[in-house]
Amino acid sequence: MPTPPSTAKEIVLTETQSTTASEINRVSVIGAGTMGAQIAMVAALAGFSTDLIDIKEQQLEQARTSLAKRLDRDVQKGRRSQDEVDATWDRMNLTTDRDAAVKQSDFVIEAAVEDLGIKKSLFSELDELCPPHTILATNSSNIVSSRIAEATNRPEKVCNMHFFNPALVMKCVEVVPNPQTSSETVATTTALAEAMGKDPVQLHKEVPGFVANRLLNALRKEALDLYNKGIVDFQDIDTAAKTALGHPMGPFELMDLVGIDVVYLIRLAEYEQTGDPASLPDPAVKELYEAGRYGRKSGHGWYSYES
Ligand SMILES: NC(=O)c1ccc[n+]([C@@H]2O[C@H](COP(=O)([O-])OP(=O)(O)OC[C@H]3O[C@@H](n4cnc5c(N)ncnc54)[C@H](O)[C@@H]3O)[C@@H](O)[C@H]2O)c1
Repeated sequence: MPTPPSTAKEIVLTETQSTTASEINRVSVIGAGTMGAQIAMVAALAGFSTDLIDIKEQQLEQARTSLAKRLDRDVQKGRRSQDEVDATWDRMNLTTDRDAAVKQSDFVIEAAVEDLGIKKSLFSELDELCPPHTILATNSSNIVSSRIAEATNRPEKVCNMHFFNPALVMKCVEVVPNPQTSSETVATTTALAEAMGKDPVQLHKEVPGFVANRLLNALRKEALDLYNKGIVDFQDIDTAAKTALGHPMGPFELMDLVGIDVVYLIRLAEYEQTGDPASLPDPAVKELYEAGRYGRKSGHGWYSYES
């Protein structure tokens, strides 16, 4: 097998102070929504002192309730001991006092709302507040970290650390350096993901959509093309994906699960970044979106979920 070319030189070595995973004691997660709550729990379960930070107290309470439900179920099913769960909660600090928390943090994972302006001002404030060695990672699916790193004075310590939903279950974490990210930051972020029990995928350079979502988009694009050309019903495409390719669900079932609104808005955001008409949402998806058929959450998408 040919030896793949080395890409290490593409990672700029500008870091002066570095942190290894073994030196990480405290992880702070910003945003206690769908992703942040579970990412924080993954960190706490792995033994890290963990802050889960949100601007809304109510969001933290919701996160506490849903995480407690999951962990209690794990105990009932014998997957974890009550002692382990108690010790995990002891390591968790749910707070709206971001500034106090991140002052002690070795690694920050930002999982706040998907808005470039909010992320840039957050990173600029984190840069002021955090110790110099702290790595600032974003969980963003669509915003590459080079667009955020410029708001800080530590671009070499900024990268994407992309978890998948549900973060407590999905093993993949994509580690994506921007052109200024140091090799130490990549190594530490990858090691942290491993310490969290994940299987990290390390990209050598930034690309919109990273790896898994690009693969998914390629499959979805082909599936929609076959459907739009009237070659096959969408239900049969789902059947083929499951019975021939061994996928747990077909591309249309998955769109309904993720949310037609999410699928539509992600494409629109990509179009805004690329300006390429090929990035625009598929017309069939647009039609569902405009009809308010958002998938499982609205009871109707490609499929109907009304009983
Ligand atoms: N939902 C997914 O399937 C998924 C998967 C992978 C990555 N992501 C990425 O994760 C990030 C979060 O997505 P989500 O679905 O969890 O969003 P969400 O809307 O469920 O949660 C966002 C949370 O951030 C909080 N927030 C907003 N501004 C804040 C601030 N300045 N400081 C602290 N908290 C703030 C909100 O109150 C909310 O609780 C996004 O960047 C998204 O691209 C999402």
